[in-house]
Amino acid sequence: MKLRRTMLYLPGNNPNMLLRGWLFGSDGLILDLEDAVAVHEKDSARILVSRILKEGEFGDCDVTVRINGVDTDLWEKDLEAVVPCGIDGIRVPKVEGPETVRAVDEALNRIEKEAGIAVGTTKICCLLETAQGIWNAYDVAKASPRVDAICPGGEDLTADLRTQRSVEGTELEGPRRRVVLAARAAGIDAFDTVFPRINDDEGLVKETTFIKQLGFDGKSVIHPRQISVIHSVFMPTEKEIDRARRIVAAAKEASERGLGAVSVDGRMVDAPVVKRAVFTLTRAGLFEEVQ
Ligand SMILES: CC(C)(COP(=O)(O)OP(=O)(O)OC[C@H]1O[C@@H](n2cnc3c(N)ncnc32)[C@H](O)[C@@H]1OP(=O)(O)O)[C@@H](O)C(=O)NCCC(=O)NCCSC(=O)C[C@@](O)(CC(=O)O)C(=O)O
Ligand SMILES: [Mg+2]
Repeated sequence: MKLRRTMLYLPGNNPNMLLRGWLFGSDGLILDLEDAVAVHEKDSARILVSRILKEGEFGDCDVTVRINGVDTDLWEKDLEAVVPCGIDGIRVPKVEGPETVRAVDEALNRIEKEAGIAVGTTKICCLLETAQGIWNAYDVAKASPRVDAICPGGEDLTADLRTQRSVEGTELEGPRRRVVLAARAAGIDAFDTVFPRINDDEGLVKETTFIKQLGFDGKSVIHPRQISVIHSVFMPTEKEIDRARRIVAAAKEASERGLGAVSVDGRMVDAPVVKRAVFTLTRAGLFEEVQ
């Protein structure tokens, strides 16, 4: 029952951001060892991130680490340094197919065993950043029970598709739809890619409204100022909450009285309507009302 609307990237070579990242109110943090870190800083960033995982503060945030890709000689060293620190999950970049997930899964099994952590604890979030990765989205999502989310990586993906990121996001529409569909079919979460224009709040609201409508659970962010903007888009309105409460109450009463169909505001309330109402209350953080 934990919301994952925003995941803030913290460059793994920046002690200030790594130490203070949890203070900005995002639902999750991604300590990044991949593209935010220059090649000559990979080893020092790994040491820094592992140290901060052991000694830093993260509040209630979901804590994940983006490791380097499996096509490098860095990813296993990354896992060995961060998994024993007890993180919620890892984010694997540029996943192209299920075999990548299986390789990471095997390494995690070994590292968790050696560290005395229950096997399967560390979840995997897969970044799909190539045409091939997007094509294989469902197989990736089902490749291991550890996979709890998939996300398109818009920056790398547009390069692979030989296009540019546009303000309208036309080039990402198909991949985004495929990722949500694959995630829902596999029963896991779908997160959207970062919005790169950090001072364009209007554009961020527009993009977040669109991806929320597609069915995404949340979005990765690169700057603290993007967090509250996204949360406000994901927060249901008072009117939506009020209606959801009345639907859930009507459904409960109907079930207690042994009735099948009921109506609220002149509209039939059936199972999918109740399901959507429960989801609205969940998104509003009213978890106790949906127990
Ligand atoms: C953009 C900029 C340099 C601007 O910095 P500036 O310092 O100019 O900003 P200011 O406005 O001056 O900051 C005001 C105060 O906030 C603090 N502050 C800023 N950002 C903070 C932050 N992130 N965490 C904590 N604190 C932060 C800052 O330290 C300062 O604190 P203080 O000095 O104390 O006042 C900075 O934000 C930044 O580095 N962002 C992260 C970049 C990054 O990780 N990229 C890789 C991940 S994406 C990717 O790889 C795409 C993908 O792979 C996958 C996908 O889509 O998922 C794909 O292919 O699509
Ligand atoms: Mg990328």
